[in-house]
Amino acid sequence: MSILDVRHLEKIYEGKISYKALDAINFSIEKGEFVGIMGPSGSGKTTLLNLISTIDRPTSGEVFINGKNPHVLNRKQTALFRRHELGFVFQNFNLLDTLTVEENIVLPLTLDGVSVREMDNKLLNVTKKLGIDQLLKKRTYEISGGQMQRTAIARAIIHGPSLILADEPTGNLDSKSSKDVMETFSTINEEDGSTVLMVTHDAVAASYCHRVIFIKDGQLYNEIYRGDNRQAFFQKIIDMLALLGGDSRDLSAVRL
Ligand SMILES: Nc1ncnc2c1ncn2[C@@H]1O[C@H](COP(=O)(O)OP(=O)(O)OP(=O)(O)O)[C@@H](O)[C@H]1O
Repeated sequence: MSILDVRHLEKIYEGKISYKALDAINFSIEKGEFVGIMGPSGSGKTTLLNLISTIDRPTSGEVFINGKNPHVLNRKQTALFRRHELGFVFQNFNLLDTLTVEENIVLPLTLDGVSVREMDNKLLNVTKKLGIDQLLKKRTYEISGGQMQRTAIARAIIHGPSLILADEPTGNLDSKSSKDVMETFSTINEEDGSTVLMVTHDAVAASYCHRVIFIKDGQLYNEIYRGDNRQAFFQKIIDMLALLGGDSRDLSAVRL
């Protein structure tokens, strides 16, 4: 079953000079898949993520998440759709530093008026799995970057969304924390069957995915599958990035 269907998606940024950032993008993500999106700077990755996450609207084409097209909804319905169907993980964590780790994680449930008992159960379950159950009373400035990102992942999954969208989740982390965070994504993917779509420049992070889709100049360029060997997959990703070209930043994050 497809969790995400992207059909003939096109985005033109209108201005003095119009710019076609995405052109006829088609792909699907099955339930339980862990998929990476890579491509040179300016290739359209953020634009694609913004259209899928309903932050922006396509010029034409359709997005279906769990069989529903969020772009036909009104503002209020869209906000609810986002809150129920999607989980977000950002490069800069987007945690509220006035709240504790626990309060940050349960925020999506608080907004939905979930009972305290159910909230506590879910909180315990998620934070144990992610190895952050000892940090619940801490403020976000008292924990490390990797712990902050694991807190953000806990917040993204606590309400059981259909799709988790991650935008450069290792972009602000050192290699050890990046590894922890990618192992966390693997855990929630393997143990809970969470479906994850992640945009990244980091070839090591991408090597944790089942499949990496490459885009170039707003078009799908290629996709490769991992198979059993992550090291060999990492090498294939590097080779593909070299073939794609782009700026040095795309290869600067290479560290295994
Ligand atoms: N609001 C906008 N108005 C006009 N052009 C835009 C806008 N946002 C993005 N673009 C252009 O669309 C293209 C794709 O941008 P996008 O941010 O999606 O690329 P990206 O692959 O995410 O890049 P990066 O890896 O550097 O973040 C770029 O050429 C960019 O300049």
